[in-house]
This record gives sequence, structure tokens and C-alpha cells, in this order.
Amino acid sequence: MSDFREQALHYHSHPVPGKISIELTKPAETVQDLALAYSPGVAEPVREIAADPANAYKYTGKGNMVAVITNGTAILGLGNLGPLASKPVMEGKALLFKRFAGLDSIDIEVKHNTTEDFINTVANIADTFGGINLEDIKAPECFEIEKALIERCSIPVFHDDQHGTAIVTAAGMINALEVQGKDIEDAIIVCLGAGAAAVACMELLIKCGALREHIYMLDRKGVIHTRRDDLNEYKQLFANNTDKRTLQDVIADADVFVGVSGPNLLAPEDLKLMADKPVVFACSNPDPEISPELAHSARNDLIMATGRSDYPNQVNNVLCFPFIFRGALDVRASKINDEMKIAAVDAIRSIAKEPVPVEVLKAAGVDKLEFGPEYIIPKPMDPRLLPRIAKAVAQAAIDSGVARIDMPENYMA
Ligand SMILES: NC(=O)C1=CN([C@@H]2O[C@H](COP(=O)(O)OP(=O)(O)OC[C@H]3O[C@@H](n4cnc5c(N)ncnc54)[C@H](OP(=O)(O)O)[C@@H]3O)[C@@H](O)[C@H]2O)C=CC1
Ligand SMILES: CC(=O)C(=O)O
Ligand SMILES: [Mg+2]
Repeated sequence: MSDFREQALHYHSHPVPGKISIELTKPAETVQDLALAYSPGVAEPVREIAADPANAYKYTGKGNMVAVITNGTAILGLGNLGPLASKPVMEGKALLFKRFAGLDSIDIEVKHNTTEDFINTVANIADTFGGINLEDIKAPECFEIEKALIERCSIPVFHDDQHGTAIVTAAGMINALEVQGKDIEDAIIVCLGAGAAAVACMELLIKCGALREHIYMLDRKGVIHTRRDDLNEYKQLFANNTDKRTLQDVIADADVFVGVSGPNLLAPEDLKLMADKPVVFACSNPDPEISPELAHSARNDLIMATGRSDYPNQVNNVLCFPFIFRGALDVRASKINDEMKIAAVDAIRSIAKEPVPVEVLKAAGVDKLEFGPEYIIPKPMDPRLLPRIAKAVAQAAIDSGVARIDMPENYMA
């Protein structure tokens, strides 16, 4: 067994199996405590909530609780390995919610037959939570699932692999293009992958100024073009009227490569075909489309990012989901809309341009981090992410009319 594999398995199994547990927030020692916590005292909040469901926020943990829900059909870049095998990833997301945003989070792995079955299961338990983070559900089913749940649930439902990834990708991409001296409006963009992350990343880049006709998207069969008759409705939106058919055809002279597909799919020879000063986001987890070592050995004018913690420029949805949910829940937003997503993009981008706190340098194990090719996006352990993103998102929720309460007093001061 390799050292790292051994360490990872040991981490997950010791001192107790798994990464999360539940803690009590109230005393439960004496007869009096138990009389309040359970029978008869518990009947009082029951009556209050029955009279007004909003009281669930006052008397239960609902308002600080996010469910991480999956069916295990697209576990990282490992594929469809089923609900149970996805549990370590979902517990990992719950760990990150708690560590970075103080949100309680529980993982739920759903076995189901039909898409409708999954939607009904989640919709029927939704009221238990303040928000629902859908995770690692493959395309195209993820699009229908998210849409149906947003319609049926009165709490924020957010497919992290779509929108969390898109927000962080957009923030990193705009910063990287700025460092390379390029405009997003002019950039020729190649997106390898045409699933949940790919479609959402490209749609958000378009909202940020990229031109749809400058985007070449590829799936397992190659370039998505207008003469293909095997495209689902989501891929069709990216069908390009072109004779180009292969990755090599489209990557020649491209400014940007975004990989949200699978491991080791971009060769150094492909990278050499790109325009001067390219931006390469190889975001597949755990193994990127090309390793930073290979990419940097192929050329020295690129900006490189991966989804991993152990290289510079981690473009990973962890920079978004804990904080966007924090802001959304704290003003009891009914949904997470485009205004809130763009607010998160801007907040993430701006932090990367400011001096980095010493504690972040220490945690990253480096002496210096300065906005530039090796630092286009903040580190996940940056303490500024929570107040800045959560506040920007909460404000955007209020301004766009989806908040159900005012900004809490001195919020994130
Ligand atoms: N860094 C980050 O924050 C994140 C990274 N990701 C990564 O993105 C990847 C995709 O995740 P997600 O979108 O949720 O999964 P989906 O299953 O929804 O989509 C996967 C897409 O990748 C395409 N693909 C797979 N293998 C190849 C290949 N050999 N050549 C071309 N295209 C290929 C599939 O093509 P087809 O349609 O033909 O099947 C599909 O379009 C994963 O590796 C995941 O780890 C995802 C979310 C966040
Ligand atoms: C990071 C993440 O959500 C993924 O790779 O699926
Ligand atoms: Mg994921």
C-alpha cells in the first residue's frame, strides 16, 4: 500500500470510523433537563411549530443545518460507484460545511430506481433542513432533479458540482485572464466534459462575458457540433457550427482549457498547441486532466489550476459552498439565485488581490502569496472567505427579493 493511501485510510478509520458526529447543544444531565428536552417540555415547541412553521427556525436546528444529498452517480471523477461508496465524499462535504462556515451538515445517500423516485425522496424530507446541497449526481439527470426540487422546496437547493464549481471557476478564470493580459470576451475556450460541472461553468462564464460561439465543448465522442444527432438538450446549447471534431482540432490556438471530465485526458503535445499565455484549469478530482508537473514541463507561459489542495491555484467548489449557504441561510433565502452567485464570484475574486494574512501563509506552508500566476484564487483556509462571501451573498439575496428576514445586526462584523 502506498504511504498516502495508507494515511488516507487510517485518517478515515481512526480514532473512530468516519469524519462527522453529532453534538448536543443543550444540557441533558438532570431530571429537570430531561423534562425540558423531552417529555413533557418538548410538547411546547411542537405546538408552536404546528401553529407557525417558521417557528422551526426558532426552536430546532433547522436553520443551521444543510443536507448533503447524493445518489452516487458521479463521485468526483471516479464515476458511478453507487450511493454507499460516495459516503466518504459526502461526509467530507459535511466536514467542510462545519469547519469553514459553522453549519451543521449531514450526508444522505439515496438508493432509487427512477429520477422521480429520487426527487420525491428528497422533496419529502426537505423541511427538516435549512438547505439542500446536491452532490455528485451525474448529468443529465442532475439538471431535471435540481429544477424539480427548486420548484418543490421552500429552502435553497443547490447542486454544488454545477454552481459551486462554476462560481469558483469563474472567479479564478477572470483573475487568471487578467494576469495573462487577456479579455474574457476574446478568449477561445475549450471545455473537456459536457456534464454537470461543464454546462454550469460555461453558462456562468458566458454570464461573466465569454461568448458562446467562442466555446468548444467536448464529451466522450469528441466536439459537440450542430451536425450531431445524439445530443441531450443541455449539450445542444453548446453545439458549435464547426468542422472541428477532436480535442486537437479545437485546442489549437485556444486561450483557455477547462477540464471537468476525467484523469489524464490532456497530453503535453495538446497543451503545446494552445495560444500564447494560456489558462489551464484541469479540475477533475482526484486526478486532473493533466498533472501540473507535465503541464509546466510542456510550456512556461501558462497559468495552471487543479481541484487539489496539494498544488497552487486550487479551483474547487470548497471555496464556495460553505460560504454561499452560510449567507443564504442567515437571511433565510428561499433560493440561491444568479445575483447571489455573481456576488460570490466577485467576493472570491477580490480577496485574491489583497495581502494574504500570515495565518494563511502558515497553513499553506509558504513564505509569500501574491496575486499572480501561482495565486489567482484564495486558499480554502483563508478566514476572510466566510465573512466576505456570506455577507455579499446575504446582501444579494436581500436586494433580489429572495431573503425572508433582514440582515442580522452586525452581521459578520
Ligand atoms: N474541482 C472541482 O471543484 C470540481 C471538479 N469536478 C470534476 O469534474 C468531473 C466531472 O464531474 P461532473 O460534471 O459532476 O460529472 P458528470 O458525470 O455530470 O459529467 C462528466 C462529463 O465528463 C465527460 N467525460 C468523461 N470522460 C471523458 C473522456 N474520456 N473524454 C471526454 N469527456 C469525458 C462525460 O462525457 P459524456 O457526456 O459523453 O458521458 C460527461 O460529459 C469530475 O472529474 C469531477 O471530479 C466536478 C465538480 C467540482
Ligand atoms: C470537488 C467536487 O465536488 C468534485 O470533484 O465532484
Ligand atoms: Mg462533487
